[in-house]
Amino acid sequence: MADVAYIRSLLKEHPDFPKKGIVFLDIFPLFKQPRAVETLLAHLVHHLALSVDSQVDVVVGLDARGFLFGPPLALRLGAAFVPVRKRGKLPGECVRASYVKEYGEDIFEMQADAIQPGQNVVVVDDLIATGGSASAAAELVLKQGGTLREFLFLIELTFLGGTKKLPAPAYSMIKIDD
Ligand SMILES: O=P(O)(O)OC[C@H]1O[C@H](OP(=O)(O)OP(=O)(O)O)[C@H](O)[C@@H]1O
Ligand SMILES: Nc1ncnc2[nH]cnc12
Repeated sequence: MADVAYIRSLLKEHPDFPKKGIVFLDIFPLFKQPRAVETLLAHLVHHLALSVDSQVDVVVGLDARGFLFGPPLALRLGAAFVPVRKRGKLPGECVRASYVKEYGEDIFEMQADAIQPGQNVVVVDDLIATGGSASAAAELVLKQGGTLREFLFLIELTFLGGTKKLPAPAYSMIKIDD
């Protein structure tokens, strides 16, 4: 598809960042081109219209790059946006989950009243690698009684098998196979 090829052409690879052996895919070049951001948001909204048959109530975005896509996507869907943040950044009572990702480990938190039981939730992030981050976010949504409808990623590193760990269907606009 032309829009997928266009977005893919803007990604930049950085070998050995942030650690030796990791090939880091930088999404920030996309944001220099408003047309690229518009294209990917339209793509995700179109996909959701086909894949989720009910109103999305909440878009959950993961700290930090998921915050670039989550709020504009939520706005287009008429949904709430809820952040998952790395530990110690959110005030008030929080639920938390620890996780391991491609180049480290951390703890995710979500405010304890962020999601109401039964709400339809979509989780969005820029990239899925091992799936550790997205699985931890899922744990937080489920702890609050949310119904996980789908995970959305701009990029999936398929060779790391991250989507197999997830408790709901996943859609990735761009799949990187090696
Ligand atoms: O599938 P995984 O192996 O868990 O890796 C994917 C996660 O890693 C990156 O975030 P990072 O923690 O580097 O944070 P950032 O968005 O603050 O740069 C990326 O944005 C995903 O959230
Ligand atoms: N290879 C990678 N590039 C960019 N972000 C990442 N997050 C986890 N792995 C990544």
